Amino acid sequence: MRRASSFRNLPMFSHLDDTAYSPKLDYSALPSAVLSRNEIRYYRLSHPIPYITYITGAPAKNLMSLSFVLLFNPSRDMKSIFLLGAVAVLAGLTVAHPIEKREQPGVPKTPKLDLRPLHWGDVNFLHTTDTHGWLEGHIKEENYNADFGDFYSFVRQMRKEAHKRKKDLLVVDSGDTHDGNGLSDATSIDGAVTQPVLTDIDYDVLCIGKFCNHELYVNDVAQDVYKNFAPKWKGRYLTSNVFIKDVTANKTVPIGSQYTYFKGKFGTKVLAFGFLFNFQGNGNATIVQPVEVAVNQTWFQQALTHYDVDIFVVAGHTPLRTQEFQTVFNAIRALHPAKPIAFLGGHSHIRDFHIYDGRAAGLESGRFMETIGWLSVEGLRHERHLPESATIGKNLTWTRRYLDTNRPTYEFHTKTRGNDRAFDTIKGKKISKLITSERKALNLSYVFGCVPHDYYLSRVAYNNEYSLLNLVVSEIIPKAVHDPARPYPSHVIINSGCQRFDLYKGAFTLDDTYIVSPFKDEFRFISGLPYSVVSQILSKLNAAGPGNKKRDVVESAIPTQEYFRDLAYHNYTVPVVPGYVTKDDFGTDGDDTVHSPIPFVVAPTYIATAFPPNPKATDLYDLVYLDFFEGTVVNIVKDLTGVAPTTAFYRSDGVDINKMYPVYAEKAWSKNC
Ligand SMILES: Nc1ccn([C@@H]2O[C@H](COP(=O)(O)O)[C@@H](O)[C@H]2O)c(=O)n1
Repeated sequence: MRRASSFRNLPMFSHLDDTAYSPKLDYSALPSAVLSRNEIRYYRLSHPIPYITYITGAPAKNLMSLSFVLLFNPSRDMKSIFLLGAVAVLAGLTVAHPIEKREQPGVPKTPKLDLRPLHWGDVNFLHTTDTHGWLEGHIKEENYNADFGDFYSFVRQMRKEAHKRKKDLLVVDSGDTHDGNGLSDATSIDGAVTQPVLTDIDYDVLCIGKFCNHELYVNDVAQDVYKNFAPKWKGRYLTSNVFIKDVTANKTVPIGSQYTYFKGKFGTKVLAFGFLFNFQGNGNATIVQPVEVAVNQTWFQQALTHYDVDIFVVAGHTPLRTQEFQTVFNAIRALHPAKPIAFLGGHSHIRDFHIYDGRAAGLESGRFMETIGWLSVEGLRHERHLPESATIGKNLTWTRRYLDTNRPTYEFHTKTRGNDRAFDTIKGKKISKLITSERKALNLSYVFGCVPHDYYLSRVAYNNEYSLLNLVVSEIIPKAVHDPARPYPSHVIINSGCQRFDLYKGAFTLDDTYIVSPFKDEFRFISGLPYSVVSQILSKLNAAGPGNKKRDVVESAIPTQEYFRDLAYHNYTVPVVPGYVTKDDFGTDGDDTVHSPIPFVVAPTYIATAFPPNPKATDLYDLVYLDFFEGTVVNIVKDLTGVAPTTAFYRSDGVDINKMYPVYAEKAWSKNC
């Protein structure tokens, strides 16, 4: 009795009625679990009935709790039985089924998708590349809004599916994991938050490809990868052609491992390499050995013949249609005319699939955590005991698919559709929570101002009012970078590649500064050059093309995603969201979700602020440019004037290509979004 009366005033009790268990209740009235703790508390108080329904879940479990109370309530008094039962249901099940965490708070809802199951082969690959720090997912876009916690759960569920099917599943990353998002770049050393999260994913193979490219720009970061990141992978972090000067040991060593040999869960014997394209923009503490040199090294030739292999896996921060991958393919084929080879490439930020021959194919999986690549190959299992010579000329069956990174896609392919509880894993949810708290700690949602309308990086021509590059040179640089205290006007040149993403209408956050302009390239200048010289620099830089040493020349020679987008043609029977429209060696059915194409307009490699009207040849200007391509500018000026110019920092206050955005936003954009 005493116990019963002490429960009498429970505030929730008065809301417990039949409707709480009604199957007709509108679950969509519940906020999908993107709530902060305070919001959940508020929701509990203001919407108790649907909340109770939501948390209690299956009525069968409620009945079990009530039976428990009936059995063990010593008083057998009906009122107290009812009270105890109600409290047991609420207390027990609230704890057991808290509101699920899904994606990051506030992401737009993914529209209904019309998907087809994946085709599983004997060996299957899940592939990420060029994630550039987007572990939070695309907070402002509906197609790509899953976060890395969701990806973690997806990988776990796919591994379960592989186990059920008794098929090998390999998870591979092709590098470039920061420079592109606040979560990875707002820390004192790039990747301090995001690199440890990556190690939660049980990748089978990672390569130093383009990820390394970004590491290699800065010696400190390369050292961090060598000392801290590579060792975590216990031999699976592959750097077949990338070395570092180890100062402690006083010798040059591979940053990671040059290859790895292992057996898949269902017996597939794998020999894997990881090649970076012939990158030349690295710092002086690292060495990138040209791929054509690497494949002739004794270790590589010996590895090819030493191991009993079912499939070669060549991960690479290298686009599929490059000379570098062709070189690796030729080197393997010289010794193995028929062994299966899977290439997992990256760097050019496109979705692509390429057939090298009937027994070798490759996949590239986009950029910025927009795409999870799927590659499967069938026909190897029954060949395992055959000599290689018996398989010559027998084509393997490959399939490929480019998955958009959202939960409905993940749930569809793991057969947990609409069932968050079945899909989520404890660790996945922990990662999502960590991402939320790290974003908070870094203050990434801090709003600098309100963007009046969308500005596009490549959807419109450079001179269009909706062009981001136009905004940068006509508005942001003049207002946030130009120094009015200088005796000369400025002519500022930047490489268009330093801008990386569209700028969306609405709140412009600290995170967006890194998303749109992640690099910390600084403004340098040559003081007081005549207009006759300064006016020639932009065209000379553009004539030199993208060969600013930091960008591989090969990239410009291969078809880009945008080229594929232009070619692709779809008849849409349902409304579709704009996005990737991929055409690859298998045709146009690779995109898991059908999108409408996004136009793409090529911008010049270098762009500049305008000169004032009617300039005279003798007018003096400060020639301002980014340190990223200083060497090229200095050479051009030297050619034009016959003198090696003196250069210096233009901004003494640290305003760089990233920080110019907050400065401009504070000046030009309204605070009220
Ligand atoms: N400090 C830097 C580094 C790179 N860029 C630009 O990015 C391009 C490379 O991008 P990836 O995604 O291919 O690594 C490079 O060509 C530059 O355009 C930069 O501006 N500043």
